[in-house]
Amino acid sequence: MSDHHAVHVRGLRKSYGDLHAVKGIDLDVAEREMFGFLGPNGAGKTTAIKILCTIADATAGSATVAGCDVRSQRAEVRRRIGVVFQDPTLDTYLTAEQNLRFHGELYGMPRRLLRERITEVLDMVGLARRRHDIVQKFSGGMRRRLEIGRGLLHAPKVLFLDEPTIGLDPQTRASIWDYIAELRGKQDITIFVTTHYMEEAEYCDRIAIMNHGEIVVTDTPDALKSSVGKDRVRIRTENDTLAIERLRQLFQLDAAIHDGMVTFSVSEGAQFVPRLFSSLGVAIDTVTVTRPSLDDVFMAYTGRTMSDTEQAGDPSTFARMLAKR
Ligand SMILES: Nc1ncnc2c1ncn2[C@@H]1O[C@H](COP(=O)(O)OP(=O)(O)OP(=O)(O)O)[C@@H](O)[C@H]1O
Repeated sequence: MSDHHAVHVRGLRKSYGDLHAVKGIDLDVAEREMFGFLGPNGAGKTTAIKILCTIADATAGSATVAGCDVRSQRAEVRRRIGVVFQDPTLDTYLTAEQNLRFHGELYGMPRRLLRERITEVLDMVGLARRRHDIVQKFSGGMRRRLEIGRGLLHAPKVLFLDEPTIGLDPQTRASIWDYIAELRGKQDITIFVTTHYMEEAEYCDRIAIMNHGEIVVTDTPDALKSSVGKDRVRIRTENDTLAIERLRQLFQLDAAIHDGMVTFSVSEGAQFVPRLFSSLGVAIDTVTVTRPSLDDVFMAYTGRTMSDTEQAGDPSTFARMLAKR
C-alpha cells in the first residue's frame, strides 16, 4: 500500500534509446527510514532518483513519493520532497541566508515562516554563525551542508540526497554523515540517499544494491553482511597449538596461525566470543572479530568489487565526463 510508504515503486523503467538505464525496479521505503541506493557509476541510481523527484519521466512503471504519484501529481510531489543533487547549485556570490531565502521564495513560503525556518536549518547544519557570509568563502563540506539545509527548508517529507559526499575528503564526508544521521533524530523525515562509497551505506537502515539498472538485493547492512559469509575471529593465546587443537575438538572449527594470531571463521563471531572464553581452557590475551564488509556483499551479489567496476572505466561514465566538458 503506497499510503504507508514514503516511496513506493513498481516496475520502473527508463530507457535512453537502446540504453536501458533502469530495468524495471520495485522498491518500498518506509516512512522515517534512511534508505541507501548503492552501486557503481552508471548503475542507474541518479536516473531512478530523477524519476522519483519528477525531473525525468519513466519509460514504464509507477511510483509514488509521500503518497503522491510522480506522473500525475508532480506539483504535490515537489512540495513534499527536498533534493540535493551531485552538482552544486548554490549561488556562491550570495550569503548563506540569501541562498536559503531565494529558495524559500521560490516555494512560496510566507515571509515570517521563512525567517524562522532559515534560522532553524542553519542551526541544524551547523552554519548559524556563517549566516551572513558569502558562500564563496565556504569550504566544500560547508557548502554541502548548506545545500542539505536548503533541501530541508520547506520541511519536506522525503529528502533525496544524490551522492551527498562526492568529491569531499574522508573527514568531511564523515561529518556530513553525522549531520544526516542527526537530522533523523530531529525531523520527521524519510531520507533516500545514493552513494558509491561502501562504508557510507553502513549509515542506512536498509540498502538496495543496484547494478546495470537492476536492484540485485535489498536488506539491512547487517543482514546483507551475514548473508555472504562468516565473521573472522583472531585470538592471541598463551598456547596457540593447544588453542587450535581445542577449537577443533570443542567447536569443530578449522583454525590456523596468520600474522602471529590464531585465526578462524565462524557465524555470529561476537556471540561466539563469550563461549570461547568460557570453554577454550587456554588463556586468551586478545581477540578481534571482523565482520564481512559491504565490499564482500557487493562482490557476492554482482561478481565484482566496487573498485573493479570503477577501474574498468565504465564507458558511459567516460562519455558523460566528455559531455560535461
Ligand atoms: N540523459 C541521458 N541520456 C543518455 N544516457 C543517460 C542519460 N542519463 C544517464 N544516462 C545513462 O544511464 C545510465 C545510468 O546512469 P545514472 O547516472 O543513472 O547512473 P548512476 O548509478 O547514478 O551513476 P553515478 O554514480 O555516476 O551518478 C548510464 O549508462 C548513463 O550513461
